[in-house]
Amino acid sequence: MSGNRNVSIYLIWRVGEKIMEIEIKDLSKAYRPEKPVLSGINLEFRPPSIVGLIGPNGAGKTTFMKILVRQILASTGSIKIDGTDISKSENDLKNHLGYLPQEFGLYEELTVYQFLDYMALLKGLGLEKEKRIKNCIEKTGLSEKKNSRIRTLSGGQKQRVGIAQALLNDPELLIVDEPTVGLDPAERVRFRNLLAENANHRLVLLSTHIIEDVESICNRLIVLYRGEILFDGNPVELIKKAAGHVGVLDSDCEAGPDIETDCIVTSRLITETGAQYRIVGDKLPSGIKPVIPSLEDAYMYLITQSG
Ligand SMILES: Nc1ncnc2c1ncn2[C@@H]1O[C@H](COP(=O)(O)OP(=O)(O)OP(=O)(O)O)[C@@H](O)[C@H]1O
Repeated sequence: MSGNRNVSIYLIWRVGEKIMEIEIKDLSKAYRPEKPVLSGINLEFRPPSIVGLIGPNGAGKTTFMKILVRQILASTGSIKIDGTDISKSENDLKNHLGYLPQEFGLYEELTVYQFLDYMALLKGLGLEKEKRIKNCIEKTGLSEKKNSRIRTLSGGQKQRVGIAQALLNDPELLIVDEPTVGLDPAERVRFRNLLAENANHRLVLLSTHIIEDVESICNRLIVLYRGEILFDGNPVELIKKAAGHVGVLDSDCEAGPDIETDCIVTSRLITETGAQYRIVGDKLPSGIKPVIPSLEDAYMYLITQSG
């Protein structure tokens, strides 16, 4: 895969013998005609895969996900499932979809079990309902909390309830929108491990602006910036692009080093003699010591190069 913006989007996954294919082509969205939020979105997905969708605030990640789950409609472009337009195969999509939105309203007075029971009902789970609820409670480490009211749970535990409800129908396509926001570092690690453990055969689409989340569990990365795809590929490929464009500079000056405008300081480490600045840019300042880029450096390099 490459960063080519003009390739069609295909989401393909297998369900036993069944092959499902979703094709998204030339997708765009404008909430207001003069201000497109997404434009010319074309991608390709193949399961099993955990795909990280990253980009700054307002890049269009949530909008993209909402369009995929049919919460809102695209302005132009098409989404097809097995060659059939999504508008004609909506039920099929819903049967295969698990979704954890960014703002997920939980019924605070219900217990974890009651809430999942209610969600299972909404999802139309039949005879297998109880088994699936039990399975999801176990998978998400909520066994001890199953009879606790949701309002008594921590933020991380609530997010686990969110993932549990998304997994109820054992979906092939799992879409999670910024699930680790607001979690402390330890809970964030637990949550992303949970996601990775439950990826199995699925295609997981994870939106985040926390690079570490992507780095540790995603085998594919899509960078969205101002509604367009800047990069689509393996995280290692992105890191390669930043080679030679990251370095560290020791400075005893409190105001920091004097750097070119196309360079940015991504971090500052206090040292015994002053500070060490990590700098990313096209033309690094003289005297800088080149270092191997991290994924975060590579992401910052990509974004700065895009103005
Ligand atoms: N319902 C709406 N009506 C009008 N504009 C909207 C609406 N929803 C989102 N937008 C705008 O669309 C743009 C993209 O928003 P979106 O939420 O998709 O971005 P995002 O990448 O998910 O951002 P964040 O990381 O902050 O969640 C923003 O400029 C936002 O203000």
